[in-house]
Amino acid sequence: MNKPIIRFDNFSIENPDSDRPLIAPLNLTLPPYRTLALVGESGSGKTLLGRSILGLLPEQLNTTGNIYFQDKKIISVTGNPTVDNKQKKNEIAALEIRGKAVSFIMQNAINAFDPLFSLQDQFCETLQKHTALSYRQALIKAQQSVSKVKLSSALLKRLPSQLSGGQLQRMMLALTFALEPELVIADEPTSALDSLTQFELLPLFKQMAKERSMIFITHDLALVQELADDIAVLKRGEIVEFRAKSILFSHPQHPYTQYLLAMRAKLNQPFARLVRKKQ
Ligand SMILES: Nc1ncnc2c1ncn2[C@@H]1O[C@H](COP(=O)(O)OP(=O)(O)OP(=O)(O)O)[C@@H](O)[C@H]1O
Repeated sequence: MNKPIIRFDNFSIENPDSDRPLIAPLNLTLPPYRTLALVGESGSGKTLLGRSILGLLPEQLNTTGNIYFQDKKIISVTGNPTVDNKQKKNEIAALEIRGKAVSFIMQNAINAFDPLFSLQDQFCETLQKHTALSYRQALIKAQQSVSKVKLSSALLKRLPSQLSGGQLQRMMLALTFALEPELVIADEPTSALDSLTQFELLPLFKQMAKERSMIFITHDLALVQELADDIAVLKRGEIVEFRAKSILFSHPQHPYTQYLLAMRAKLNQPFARLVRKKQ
């Protein structure tokens, strides 16, 4: 049987300055090759949860419990200073999986690239860091993946600031396709883009979701409808409902899920109409 891609084992996140945990102790197992949509109101903890898998949490926050990637422990923090070395080892484990095994697509792709170097240099450097490819082989792979996202490979010669937000997000997708990670964590990757660009990127996200495991953080239930296999609903740091999409949409159990569905359905009507019209 396939190993779970991610397993949270009694994992929680706390801010020492606050008496309420930012993520309450969480036990959740994610099977591979599925897309999990993480939804919930602003501040419910979606980004923290996504970043915790990558070892990218702000330093001032404390965690307890464990996170496993394919049964390999990547986070284990007990808050006990005597386990500092163990903690360091696990941070290294998180670093090792970041990039190659797990890729992160953030909201503003401009923040993912170094403004001083051409996209070509950044693609090749990243690919060479995570694979055994030569510069030339990395360049060919970069060009192939850029054409896969329907951009001209001539754009690779440019600096990030010389591309539009939509083009840069395509570049981010191209880099992710080229790295062939096992898990993609996408944190509101389309919310900074206009509806038409969002719509144009949808097939690429669908293709990515089909090929690998994905955690998709979003407020947009129309996107969830298109992409997700499963949905976890977060409220104030707690998962109040976790179900297959078809069941959650047709029979939401928790009052908060019912509220979210009712409200978001209204807000997402324009995008949903655009998707229907094109199909
Ligand atoms: N560095 C930090 N220090 C203290 N609290 C933080 C820090 N980063 C995030 N938080 C708090 O953690 C909670 C969850 O934040 P998070 O960014 O995960 O929310 P979110 O669900 O992704 O929200 P949004 O949808 O608005 O992006 C919020 O209450 C936020 O204020």
